[in-house]
Amino acid sequence: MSGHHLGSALRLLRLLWSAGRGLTAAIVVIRLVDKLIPAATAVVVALLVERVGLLSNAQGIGAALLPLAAFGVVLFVGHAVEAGMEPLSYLAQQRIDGAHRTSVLRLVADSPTIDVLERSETQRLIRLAEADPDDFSQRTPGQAALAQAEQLTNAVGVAAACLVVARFAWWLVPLLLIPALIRARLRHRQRLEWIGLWRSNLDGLLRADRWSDTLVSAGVAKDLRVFGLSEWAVRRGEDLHTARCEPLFALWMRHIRGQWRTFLLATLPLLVAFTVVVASTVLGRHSIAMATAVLSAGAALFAMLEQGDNGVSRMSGLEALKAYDELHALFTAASRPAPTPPATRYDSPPYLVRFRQLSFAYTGATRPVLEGLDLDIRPGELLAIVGLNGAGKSTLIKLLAGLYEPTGGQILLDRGRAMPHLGSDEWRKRIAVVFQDFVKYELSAADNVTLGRPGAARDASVLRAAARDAGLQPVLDRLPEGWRTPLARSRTGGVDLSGGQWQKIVLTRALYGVRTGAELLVLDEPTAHLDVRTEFEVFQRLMEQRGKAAVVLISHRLSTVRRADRIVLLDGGRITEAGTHDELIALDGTYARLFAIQAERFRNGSQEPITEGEAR
Ligand SMILES: Nc1ncnc2c1ncn2[C@@H]1O[C@H](COP(=O)(O)OP(=O)(O)OP(=O)(O)O)[C@@H](O)[C@H]1O
Repeated sequence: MSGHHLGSALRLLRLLWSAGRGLTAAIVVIRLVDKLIPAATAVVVALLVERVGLLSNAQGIGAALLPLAAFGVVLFVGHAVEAGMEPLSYLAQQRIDGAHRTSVLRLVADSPTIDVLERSETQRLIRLAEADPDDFSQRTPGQAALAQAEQLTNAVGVAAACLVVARFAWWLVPLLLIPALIRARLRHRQRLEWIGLWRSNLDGLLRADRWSDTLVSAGVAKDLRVFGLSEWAVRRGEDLHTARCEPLFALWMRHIRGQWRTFLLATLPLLVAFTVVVASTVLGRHSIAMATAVLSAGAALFAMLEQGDNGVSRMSGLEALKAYDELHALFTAASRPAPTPPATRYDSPPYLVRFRQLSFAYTGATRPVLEGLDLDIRPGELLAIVGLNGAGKSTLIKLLAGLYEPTGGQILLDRGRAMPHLGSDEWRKRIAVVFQDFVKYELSAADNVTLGRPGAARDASVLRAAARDAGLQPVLDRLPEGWRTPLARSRTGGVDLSGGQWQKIVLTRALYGVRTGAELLVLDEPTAHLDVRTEFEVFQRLMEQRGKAAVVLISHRLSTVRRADRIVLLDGGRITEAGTHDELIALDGTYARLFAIQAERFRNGSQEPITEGEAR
């Protein structure tokens, strides 16, 4: 066994050990006994045959009672270990796989930033590490650990069967063992080939599955019908499915045609061995008892070396563990906190957050989104950030929430005082964020709001106040179970909300955060789905109820942002204009042009977004 194989075997055995010492010991003992049963059966059957051969009429059956009883004990023990094997193995596998899956989840969830998570390599490793038990080609680490134990105990069983055979003639051992090993190897290779082909086809498989899911999803049902795409979509799903299955079927047929090799490897040596044993017994060189023992031990040897799925289980389970190791290395490298900037004294007005010469580029992107951006967020102010589509407004918010590390420059907190790392739990408790693509949790209305403050005790009066401020009360009044109503039709008693109603839920979530201590409220397009009147009311209440919290607001509706204390224009990766609405209009720059175009469009009832060409 090479060092690599030995290391892998030890790792899997350690994993089994982690399922519990008592459980591991029980599994190993049970499997050992199970593997010794064929050799034991061969021996007791031989004893029985021998005793029966010596019996005369006068002795009666009484003389055969002892070997009969021994045979009965072996049968009973065989049956008992078989009954215990499955539940104990299942328990160990569940413990190992449960702990493994929790580690994968924790690794991914604990990562403060999301850039590593967005890489396709990370997603591939997560899929491998999760070892989906429904995927034909994947085995879990628990399955691999049990397969390792099986292989180990198997070796003991094979050795015992060899000992019985060697009692007849030593050369029968290699005669049976070598072809049995070659046959096992061949079968293992065929399995790997099959799995390799399945995996190389994984993209097709995923595409076919996604296609089937899409076809039956409620969201796509509208388009399929309206555009008359149903027949085309079904046929495409069918084609993908056929394309995926055909190569697998061809390989299967090739393996079936090659079966003669494994058949000969199993039958020829056994036939030779059996002929020799029978001939030698007929010639009186050995007893019938000995012949019986050798014949049954020889057949058991072949059965034990047919490893079944063990080899694949070990290989695939180890892949899952290796993927976990690689993920661990990726996330550990990414979560190393950037050095805290030294405390600095500034003569500028107080700030809560300062972006200093901030630059950021997404991994793999050729151009930075932000480049040398300077901006302060002052305590208690209402700061509006405006800019064209793709200017980088949401990116700036994600950096503020610590979801990405800046690629250049600094983000200073609290006037440069040493602060917890941006993105740490401590920082996240101080901000409440509503993202443009917020998550609609399939939970109750109350849970959807209080998720804004995980871990904090739920306060009904704060919940009510936040709902009032966000204008949620009319929505709640129409929910069958009020706050307790699940917000998903797929759940019993659940309802679907409209885009605008969801936006109010999420606004309530943010305001709940502010009422329970957040000092900075960040709203990325919070009112895009609301009609103009509701937007005005929500905004008004937001301004009145935000208390001492600073608000950063991103909105394309310049009529909404005009009431902000300060408006900044993000263009070309940096802030190009800053001031109050009146100051920016007086400046007569890009903001003034955007505002004029939007006012004109509003008068004409148009919702068209403003393009870069129009703004220049
Ligand atoms: N996760 C990501 N990976 C790579 N590029 C991204 C990612 N998210 C955004 N981008 C790119 O970064 C640029 C800025 O996007 P961002 O969403 O920050 O703009 P925005 O100003 O918020 O736009 P909008 O007004 O349309 O919401 C865009 O070119 C976008 O394609």
